[in-house]
Amino acid sequence: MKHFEANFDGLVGPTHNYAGLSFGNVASLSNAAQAANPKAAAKQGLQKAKALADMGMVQGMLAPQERPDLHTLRRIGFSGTDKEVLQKAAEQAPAVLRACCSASSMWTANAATVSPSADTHDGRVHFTPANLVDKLHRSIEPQTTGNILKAIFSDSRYFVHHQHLPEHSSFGDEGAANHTRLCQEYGHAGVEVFVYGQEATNPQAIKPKKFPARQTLEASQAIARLHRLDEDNTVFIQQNPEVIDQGVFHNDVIAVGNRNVLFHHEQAFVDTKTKLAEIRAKLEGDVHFIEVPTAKVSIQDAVKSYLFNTQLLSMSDGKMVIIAPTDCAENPAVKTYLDELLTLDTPIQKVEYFDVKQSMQNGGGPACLRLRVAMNDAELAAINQHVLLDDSLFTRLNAWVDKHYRDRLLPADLADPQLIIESRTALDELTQIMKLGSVYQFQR
Ligand SMILES: NCCC[C@H](NC(=O)CCC(=O)O)C(=O)O
Repeated sequence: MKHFEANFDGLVGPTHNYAGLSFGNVASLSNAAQAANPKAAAKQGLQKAKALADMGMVQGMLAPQERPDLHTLRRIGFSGTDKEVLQKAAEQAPAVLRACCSASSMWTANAATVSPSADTHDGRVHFTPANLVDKLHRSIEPQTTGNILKAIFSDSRYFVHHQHLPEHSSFGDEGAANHTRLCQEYGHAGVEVFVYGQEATNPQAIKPKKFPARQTLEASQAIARLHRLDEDNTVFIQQNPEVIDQGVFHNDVIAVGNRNVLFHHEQAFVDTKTKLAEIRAKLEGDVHFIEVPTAKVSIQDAVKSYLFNTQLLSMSDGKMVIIAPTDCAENPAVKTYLDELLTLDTPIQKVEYFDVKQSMQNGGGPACLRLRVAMNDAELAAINQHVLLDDSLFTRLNAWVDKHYRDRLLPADLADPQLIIESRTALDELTQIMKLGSVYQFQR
């Protein structure tokens, strides 16, 4: 039986725009109100995903969500035809309308937390969609995320789907962006590392002062229980509140792991020494902690370049490659660091740069765009095969984007009722291409 890590990238939706919705996310705020290019955004994402498929990785795509989200607007009292709902919301609650139009489901690292069958008690792969309660525009994602995941991982012999956690700040959950699985081999039981921003029910516990800590310890513990993980294969680490206050709104902006490698910034965690020792003790065998010192890469450079929001992938020869945004090559300190890293004796032997700037300008790098699912052959054979990216799906999706997407979108355009029609037409066609059934409310 072969074991590997599959990546499921979020296809950027037709309403991709810069609305400045994410307080605490530096890029989102600083690019607010700029013109976005949804067509280019979708194509940049597809290019990256296809390059990984061409490298021999198992690569799938996850469908975007239905936006504008008219159902949420109706739920809060806007009524009439779709066009009337949109226009009333634009007049009376423009900020809510912007939240209901975000294409933020493209960052599938926040879609769910996934525990592979090698780690769980019942030997099945467990999924819990993230409730994303910290941000209005993201809190409306989990239901449809669950529908899409169930439409792909539908075989209950292999896959278990949990409901998202209670929708309260005590259980703030941002999914796999705060979860890293380390292991010796993908098919061996690993150590699941949960990184949280605050302990919500303990008023004495330290937390950031300026920006929100989106993930709570309570949420991470609940996921570990639901996924039936053991104490000896879980580690809970607090993220350094000082770096959250400098724009590190998810752990995947400051650390990334793959197999027995954890690549992280010196300032990423609280109690680093003890916690890394705990990982070492629980994960038997070789472990590489590659710690990047502040003297070489400042927090500011890490946040700007997304050095840690990279994908760390194992190639067929066992060596690892970093999939980085081109922003890393453009940042002198980071480029110097990466060039030096390749000369060191670590498993990381290669860096590949990709232009994902449309996503980066909203604070989403290569790692944000993908949800990892470690699987085996039998599990892969049991999923919906129509989401797996090969030459044919790549060609079809590019043609689909060309046909339906705009190349310029401003927050002011979100009140255009034509966008509802364009978006629904596109998504309806997409569910046929990917054979997802009726995952959207407008199809039900
Ligand atoms: N993992 C990366 C997530 C990025 C995402 N950005 C946004 O939602 C920005 C949307 C906007 O401002 O239009 C977030 O902050 O959750």
